[in-house]
Parts: sequence; C-alpha cells; structure tokens
Amino acid sequence: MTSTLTLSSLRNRFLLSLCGVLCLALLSLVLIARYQIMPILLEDEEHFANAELDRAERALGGELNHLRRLVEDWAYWDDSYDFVMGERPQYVDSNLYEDTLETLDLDMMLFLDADLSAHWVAGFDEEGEYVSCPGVEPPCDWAAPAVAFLGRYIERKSDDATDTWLLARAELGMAALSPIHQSREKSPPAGWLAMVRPLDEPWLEQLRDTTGIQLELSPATGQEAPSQQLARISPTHMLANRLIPALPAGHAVHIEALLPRQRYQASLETFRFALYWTSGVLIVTLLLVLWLLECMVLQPLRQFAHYTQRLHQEIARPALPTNLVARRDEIGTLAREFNNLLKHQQQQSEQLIELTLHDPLTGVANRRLYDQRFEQALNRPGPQPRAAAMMIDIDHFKLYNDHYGHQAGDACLVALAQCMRRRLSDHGFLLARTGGEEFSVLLPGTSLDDALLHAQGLLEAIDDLALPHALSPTDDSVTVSIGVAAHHAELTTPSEIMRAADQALYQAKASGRNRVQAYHVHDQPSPIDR
Ligand SMILES: Nc1nc2c(ncn2[C@@H]2O[C@H](COP(=O)(O)OP(=O)(O)OP(=O)(O)O)[C@@H](O)[C@H]2O)c(=O)[nH]1
Repeated sequence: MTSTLTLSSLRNRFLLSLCGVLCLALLSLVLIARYQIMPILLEDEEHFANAELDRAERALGGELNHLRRLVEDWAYWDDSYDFVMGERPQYVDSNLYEDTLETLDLDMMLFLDADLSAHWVAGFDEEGEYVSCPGVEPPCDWAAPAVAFLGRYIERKSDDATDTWLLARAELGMAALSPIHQSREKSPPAGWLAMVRPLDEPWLEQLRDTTGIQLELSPATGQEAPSQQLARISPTHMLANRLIPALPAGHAVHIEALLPRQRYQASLETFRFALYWTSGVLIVTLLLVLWLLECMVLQPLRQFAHYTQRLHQEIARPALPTNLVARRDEIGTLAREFNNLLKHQQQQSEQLIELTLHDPLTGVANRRLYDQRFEQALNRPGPQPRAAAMMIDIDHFKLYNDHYGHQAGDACLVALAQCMRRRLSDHGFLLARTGGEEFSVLLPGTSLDDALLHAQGLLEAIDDLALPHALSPTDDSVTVSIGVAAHHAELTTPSEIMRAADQALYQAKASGRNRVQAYHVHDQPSPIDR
C-alpha cells in the first residue's frame, strides 16, 4: 500500500525515471570507455612501445656503424696492409698493446691472412688478461673458434663489404669484419681484420643516457622469445620486448625496455575527469529538473488539489488561489477553465433550484417555496402577529377555459399572477401558485385585519384589470374569491392556517364569489361584502 502510494506520486515517478536515464547515460559512458576509448588507448600505447623499441634498435645500429667505421679505418690503413703482408714487424709493438684495445673499447682484434689463417690475435682472455700472439697457439687458443667461424664465413662471402654482428654470448658484444686493402688500390684483400667490442654495463648505461630509455639487453635463443611483446606490469609502467638476430646462429639479443605509461595515464586521467564531471553535471541537472518540476508543476498541482478538496468540504465556494489564475501557462489555463466551469455549474444549479421552487407558467413561487417560507415565517421569533395567509381561487374558470380555450386560460392565469404580484411585492408578501387555478399569498408579520385589507385591494386590482369573462354568471370580467386566515393560538401550523383559509374561501364561493372571506376562530366565517 505504502509503495503504491509512493509510486503514485508524480515526483517520485519522475525521480525514478530520471535516475533510470542517469544510470543509462553513465552505463553508456562506461561501455563507450570500455569498448571504444580503452582499445584506442591501448593501441596507441603499443605504437608508442614499438616506436621506442625502434629507437633502441636504431641506437644499437648506430653503435654497430661506429664499430664498422673503426674496423674500416684500421683495415684501410697502409700500415695494417703492410702488417698482414709481413712487411712491418714493428706494427705490433707500435699499435697492438693493452691501452689500444682499452681506448677503442675492444675485447679483441683479430688479423687474418689471405688464406684465412690467424695472422695476429690481440685481446683479453677469459680471465681478462691481455694477450697478444702471432696465431691461435696458447695463450691465444681461446680465439680459435672465432678464427674458425670467420674463415668459414669469409669463404662463403661473395663481396668485399664490411660485416657487423651482434654477439649473443654469455656476455653480449658486437663484432665487425672488414677486408684489408692497400689504400686506393682495387685488389683482392690482403687479409681480414675483425674487432669485437663488449656490450658491458658502462656501455649499456651510456646507451640508456643517449636514448633516454630504461633498457636491458640479454642473450637469448630463438626458443626463448618472450611470449608477449608488450607486458603491462603496473598502471604506470610496461615492459616492451624485442629479439634482434645475433651470433652464434639461432641466438638473439633480447631488448627489454621499461617504458612509462604516461600517455595512457594522461588519457585515462582526462577521460576519468570528463566522466566525473559529466556525472556531476548530470546529477546537478537531475536535481535542477526536479526542483523546477516541484516549483513549476507539482506545487501548483498540489495547491489545485487542495482547492478542490476544500470545494467538497466548505459550504461557501472558496475563491481559487489568485496565483493559479494569474499564471499564463497551461496550469493557469486549467485553473481558469476550471473556475469558469464551476461558475457555469453554479449558475445551472441556481437555475435548477429556481425551477424547483417556482411555477414555470406564471413565474411566481410554487407550493414548495410557499411552504418553506411559511414555516420560516411562523418560526421567526418576535412579537405577534406572526403571519396571515390568503387562498385565492378564480371564479368559474372552467367556463373561461371552455369559452376562450385552454391557452387563453393560461394567459389569464399569467395576467392575474402579474397583477397580484405587482400589488403585493411592495409589502414583501409572497404570492404562490398552489393549485391549477388557485393562488396563495403569505403575509408575514401581518394581522388578520391587515390581511383582509390587502385581500380587498387584490379584488379591486383584478376588477381594474377587467379581463373579459363572457360566460361568468358572477360578472362580465374575471373575478376571484379569497379566503383569509391568520396565525392564532389555535392555528399554529401552516397547514392549520391554510386549511382555515380554504374554509374561508369555500365560504366566499358559497356566498356568491368575487369576495373576501375571513376565517375567525370559534366563529362562523362571515362574508365581507364588497
Ligand atoms: N387553462 C388552464 N386551466 C386550468 C389550469 N389548471 C386548472 N385549470 C382549469 O380550472 C378549472 C377549474 O374548474 P373547477 O374546479 O370546476 O372550478 P371553476 O370552474 O373555477 O368554478 P368555481 O371554482 O366553483 O368558481 C378546470 O376546468 C381546470 O381544467 C391551467 O393550468 N390552465
């Protein structure tokens, strides 16, 4: 019952509807964010990660180029040519010593003869000791696999170009191989020079500074490829991975970049900001709409409903609140139309009441109104006399009807009523048609004697009217007979007084008509001759 009442309120239903709309709007925003905006943000993030990895890869390429230029500088140097041709024995002492490799940031320098055998090896062994040997005999035997690999590689090589590689050994590195030529001469290589540079932590730190990317490099095999190229490890950071082919065959350098998710965070923050503001604005709008609804519609409607309740409860019709009538909107129109309807209804009910209390032919009071007024007159407190009454009957009216017709009879009734009303209205007496051709007059506060005088006046007025009555045995014009009675100790009720007046009327008829007869208590009624 309570919930029915609650939901029957326009305000609550409107509130519920608006809340529904609000929830739908917020749900739509969330769905748009989930299926439209988030994928775009994540895709943008992947592009960013790829671009950063490309940049890191280009930085590595730059390092390889640097090594390429270094190896070419040495390989195209005439002293190096002379050295591999066996013509410059002091080359080792002047150029290949520990400081040279350290300055050039190299692990190893390997000179090969044209027959691909090791000509000279200079570098740091597994213990980090600098060694320099004319071949791969101990203590330079650790270089034998490199010499073998380069030999195989150069045999298959179809050009004289410089080659560079990344090395995915236990410790990362990069290598470059260049043919040794005499400068400005196009001749087959006199030998080959290979350089190996370690990619150690200081080098990596430098690369991080140069690129501004938090990079980690590690050796990997093809099978160790990271399952996910991009791993979002926290709301603020992600790990981007990439494998770059390296030596030995089947191995790779694994680049791992720790990247900030600034763009994603910023976009997300912006979207959240927009979402919160949108929600806030929607809620404020909802409250505003409710407030406007309350002020503009619900309050006037309640006032209107309260007014209609008062209409039922109060006898006198209360006035419609002026603020409702004065409104220029639909509620104002409704209030004004309602007011007009009420007035119209009131007029109609007044007309109906009028009809129920008056005689439709003559317009004078009917018996109902006459009886009501009679009761009131007798009950009114005050000194005697309380009231007197006349009973008036047209003489030989049947003959009138027979002679002039029923319609003329009606006109005669109207004419007589108007005449008598004119005569009586000044005194505040009530004329009523109480029968077909019978009238009664109520004379409040009038004694029997005064009533007789007024009755006499009526006879004279009707006589003056001189309505022709050709068949009347009494007179050649229409006449009436009047019985008069007044309130008395023994005539206390309207019916007793009217019965007495009727008896007096009967007497008047019996005495020859066209006369007034009073009813005297305890006396035989005596006619008053004209
Ligand atoms: N035209 C018309 N005649 C009416 C109306 N009401 C009653 N009458 C007539 O009034 C006549 C009354 O006749 P009666 O009661 O015989 O009395 P009367 O002819 O007036 O004779 P007395 O009263 O004895 O003088 C009847 O003929 C009714 O038809 C009415 O509203 N219009």
